[in-house]
Amino acid sequence: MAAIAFTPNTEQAVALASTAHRLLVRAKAGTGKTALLIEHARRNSHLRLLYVTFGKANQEDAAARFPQNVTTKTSHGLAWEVGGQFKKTGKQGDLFPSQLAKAYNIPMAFARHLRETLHNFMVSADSEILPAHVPSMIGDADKPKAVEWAVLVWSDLLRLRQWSRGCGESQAERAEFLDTTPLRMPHDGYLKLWAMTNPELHHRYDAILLDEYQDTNPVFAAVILRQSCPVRLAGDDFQSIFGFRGAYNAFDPAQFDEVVTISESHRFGPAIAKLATMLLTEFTGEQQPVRSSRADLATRFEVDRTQPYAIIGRTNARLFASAVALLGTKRLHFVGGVDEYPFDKLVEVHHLRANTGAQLRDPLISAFASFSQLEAYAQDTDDKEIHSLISVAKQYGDQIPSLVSQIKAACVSKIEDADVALLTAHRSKGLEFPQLVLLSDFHNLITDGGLPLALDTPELRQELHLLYVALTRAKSAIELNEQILAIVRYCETAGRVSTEALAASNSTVQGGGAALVVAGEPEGDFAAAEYGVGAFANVAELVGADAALLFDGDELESRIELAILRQGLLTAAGLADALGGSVGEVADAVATMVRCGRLSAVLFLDCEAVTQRLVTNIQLDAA
Ligand SMILES: Nc1ncnc2c1ncn2[C@@H]1O[C@H](COP(=O)(O)OP(=O)(O)OP(=O)(O)O)[C@@H](O)[C@H]1O
Repeated sequence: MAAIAFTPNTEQAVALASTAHRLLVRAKAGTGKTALLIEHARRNSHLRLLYVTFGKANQEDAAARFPQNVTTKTSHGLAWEVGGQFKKTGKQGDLFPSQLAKAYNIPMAFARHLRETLHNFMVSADSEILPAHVPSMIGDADKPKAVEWAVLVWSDLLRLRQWSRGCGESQAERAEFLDTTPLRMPHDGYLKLWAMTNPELHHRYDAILLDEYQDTNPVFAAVILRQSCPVRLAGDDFQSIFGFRGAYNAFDPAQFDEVVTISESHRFGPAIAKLATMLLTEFTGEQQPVRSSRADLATRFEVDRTQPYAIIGRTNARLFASAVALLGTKRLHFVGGVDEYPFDKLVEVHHLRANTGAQLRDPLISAFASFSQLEAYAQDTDDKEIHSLISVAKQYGDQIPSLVSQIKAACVSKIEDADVALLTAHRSKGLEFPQLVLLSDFHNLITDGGLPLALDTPELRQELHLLYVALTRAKSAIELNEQILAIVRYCETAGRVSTEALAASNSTVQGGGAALVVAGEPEGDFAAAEYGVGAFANVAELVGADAALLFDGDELESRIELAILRQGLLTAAGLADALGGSVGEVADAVATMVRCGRLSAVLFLDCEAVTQRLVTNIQLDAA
């Protein structure tokens, strides 16, 4: 990738000039944290630098952008020297409660607590398993017993290494253990083990650059702070989204010699900056606004689908539905690689449900003898991923294996070659896209009663962060989702945002007079009282758009596309029910969309009303 022309602004110049041994750069989205670290590396080309970031996609992106003197890694990549030892014996992978239940013949509920205890230990900076790692669901009196169990499992996990044997264990015993155990060393397990070797990165690198510091867990934070070489950290407290992995910003500003704040985003124009500020102010009381350096950049609230664009969803299930809807019309790219998305698992869930007798390979799914057992497990554990796989399996039924194959076939390996990039909000961190569609499967932060939720749990705060991260990935065009539109509507009625200020922020239309449109497409009836034309007109007003453009010519087609994307509706009757209008009218529109390449015909194979129309047309064409 070509080097970025980088002219630091005043705040960035302060960070670049800092000679602090430990520097913390706190900055909002798009303010140039990564660009700053790249520039620092460029200016110090004589130094061997280590750049650590969160997630493989970010690391790969960085590898192409940083100069030669920089080694780019994720924390798990650094720990792979240990993780690889488990891989060699085929024993590296996810560790599910079902595996613990099977390995130790213990009830699933206890296996779940045991897994959580181990997880809490692995991500902590502690060197032994303690009662504090046991979840609060287990009473204090029982915690020592739970610790004993976790110690036993941890020692068995260590035996999974190629060369490691348990105390007094013979070669034959070890071989039998490896053959029969369902245990796997999870990613956080080998990271922990690596951290326990006290890695001395300062011997290999002259300085360390750590991006996305807000997603660092205590175990890795301790590794970084132990190094004697200079360290530069950059991040955004509001982009902490990996709390479920135990990564709740483990750094304290007091541990740093200098803290620099950067406030101006270069990624997007003032309208997105205002929306991002609104999210943070309303739900966290944050005082510092997100500012944009791009006063000239007017945001388009409509995506031009003839040009490449990205789709960010909260859940894999909705991304699957989106990909299905695009089959036959677009080249797709799943950011991070399609195999990183649980589509093979979905096929296995389908086989289990349909009882096809297919050999199941997934370590979790294959542990269940029947679909009802899997459903009971999802219920017991409240495992959201399994819940969503189950619901997608039910919705798409026998079509699943074929749809997954078609999605894979429609995928291109390079994002540059794709028409549409699909990714989850979690994977979107650190990335940016000229055009972006946000799916409406994020957590609703406005209640049914129209009031904002109190974000009084870490999990709910992470949901806000996810929305903020997703929103701030857009550069010039974005289609907002229902969740953000609901917040805008609330803020406007509560008088929290100044209509004039927001409208003014987007009024600097670029040369050529680009249209400013709030897409604002709701699910269901566009004119339904639930949303109301008035409310949308206000949203449009807020960002200086022309509300009339919301109701343009191909309104029904847009609504159909959206209902397919968001609700997975694949019959004319289902669509007519959700959108209003007759089945015939909707089937006509769908057939037109198929014929002009906007939708794939395979989606509607089960819908007689649509196929009839298509067949009639094919016959007429042939005649
Ligand atoms: N001083 C600058 N002048 C012009 N463009 C800049 C400047 N600093 C950063 N940029 C550009 O702004 C965009 C955002 O930068 P970058 O990705 O480094 O931000 P970030 O703070 O790491 O974002 P996030 O935390 O949201 O992922 C990039 O396209 C980058 O090239």
